[in-house]
Amino acid sequence: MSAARTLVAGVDTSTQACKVVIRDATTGELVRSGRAAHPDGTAVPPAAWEAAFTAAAEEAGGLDDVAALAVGGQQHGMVCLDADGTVVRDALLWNDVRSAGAAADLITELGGGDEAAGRQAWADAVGVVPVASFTGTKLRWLADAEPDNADRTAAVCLPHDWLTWRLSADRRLDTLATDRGDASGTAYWSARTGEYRFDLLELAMRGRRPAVPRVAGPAEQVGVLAGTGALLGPGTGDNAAAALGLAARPGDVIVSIGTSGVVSAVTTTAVADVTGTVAGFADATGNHLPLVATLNAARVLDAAATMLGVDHATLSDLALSAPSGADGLVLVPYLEGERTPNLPDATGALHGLTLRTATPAHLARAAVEGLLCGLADGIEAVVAQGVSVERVLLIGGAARSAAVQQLAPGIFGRPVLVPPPGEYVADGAARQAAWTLSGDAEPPAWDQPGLQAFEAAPATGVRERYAEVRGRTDGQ
Ligand SMILES: Nc1ncnc2c1ncn2[C@@H]1O[C@H](COP(=O)(O)OP(=O)(O)O)[C@@H](O)[C@H]1O
Ligand SMILES: O=C(CO)[C@@H](O)[C@H](O)COP(=O)(O)O
Repeated sequence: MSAARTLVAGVDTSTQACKVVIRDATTGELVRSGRAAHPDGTAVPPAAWEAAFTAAAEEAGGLDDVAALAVGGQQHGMVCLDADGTVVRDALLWNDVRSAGAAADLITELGGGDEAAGRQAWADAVGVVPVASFTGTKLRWLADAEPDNADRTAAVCLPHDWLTWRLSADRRLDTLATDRGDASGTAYWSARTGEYRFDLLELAMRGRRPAVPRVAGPAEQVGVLAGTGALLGPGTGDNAAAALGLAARPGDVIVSIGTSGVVSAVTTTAVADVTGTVAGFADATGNHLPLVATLNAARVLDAAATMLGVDHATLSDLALSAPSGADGLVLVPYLEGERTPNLPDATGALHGLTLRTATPAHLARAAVEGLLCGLADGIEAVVAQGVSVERVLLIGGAARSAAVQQLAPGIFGRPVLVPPPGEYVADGAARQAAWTLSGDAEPPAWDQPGLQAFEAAPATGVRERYAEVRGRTDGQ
């Protein structure tokens, strides 16, 4: 009879769903998994995340035999708690743009009335320049639009911090914990210094100073799971978790096409981009994770499929049947406003419609190319920060699209490696849980999935035409 193996659980509380994986702590082998949907919308009651977690964990066969658990999650969301730990209002998610004006105000205020000086001051202070996504700008919106709720806010935390805390046996407010990866997306914690900037938190909250989670070390235990006593790892933001799940190393650029489109890279030094294009985030291992994020990614293909009345497989076939550049039809995919470039009020645009291009195939091609052109800009922005690119890894729900896989190398101008479809955020959280359990200096050396390589000739002129149309419409 073989000895029972030790299991760990990893959770991805992402924008659209909660995913739970249960893996062998030693080998990383996938043992069980589950998933449950989150509600739509950019303001969500956190209780819905807990309910989805419970359903996903149940689908994964429960957690009774799990020795450690960690949570990766959508970044930046503002979760406000009162002194009793009750949620004050629906959480505002990373893709909620109502705080765009607050972001602009915070930049100017820190610059003493000068926008350029403000950008520099924010980049120097916390490695990011405020946009609507970041938690700090949402807090300023709260202070101005809902001052009573701001007054009631005794503590503020992020989606993964909150879910970890709710799962913990000890739910006193002072046990709230986060990690470097997610703290770096608040705009009031610096990845360079490893410290909170309470002055910036107070600036955002107009003088109020709610409690914030303790920033735990990469594999530090932050509590135990209520009911079972399993160890709780610190968790992290979803992008840092994906990097951990893929065992990304310096030289790797990860392109994730989920609800958000993300280009990120593991580096050993902090990045501070005064243009705000690249956010100077931290990773989940003690390194850094410079990152470009767009608001419009997988849902661009969802929307194109809806417009054409087809499923994703047909959308992909249609896109691959059209010529490169779609005969000049360009889709600027700012369907939810946009964060990079910072155009929170933008809408999408379709340019170049003619009798020749008014076909389902051309529209499908334009949707895939528009999505990929925005990500190609992100890769260039990361490279401009001095990041060297040895491998480009493509993950996220829309990385399952054959058209995305085949067209990305031509538009990125680089070969692309695609791991098998999987839940790399949840996997990274599971790997962190195993690391917390082992207490070792390094995360466990789990086998990495095989990578499928895609190459293509450069898609001549496609990015140039996209840039021309984007510049002409600005998506407005
Ligand atoms: N084969 C496919 N082609 C294109 N898009 C897909 C495909 N499969 C899933 N998606 C899309 O991927 C998205 C979910 O991706 P995921 O990475 O899980 O997102 P998130 O982590 O933001 O919740 C959904 O919008 C879904 O429609
Ligand atoms: O805002 C960012 C990164 O800065 C997003 O990447 C969110 O973290 C949401 O991720 P997904 O749910 O799309 O994976």
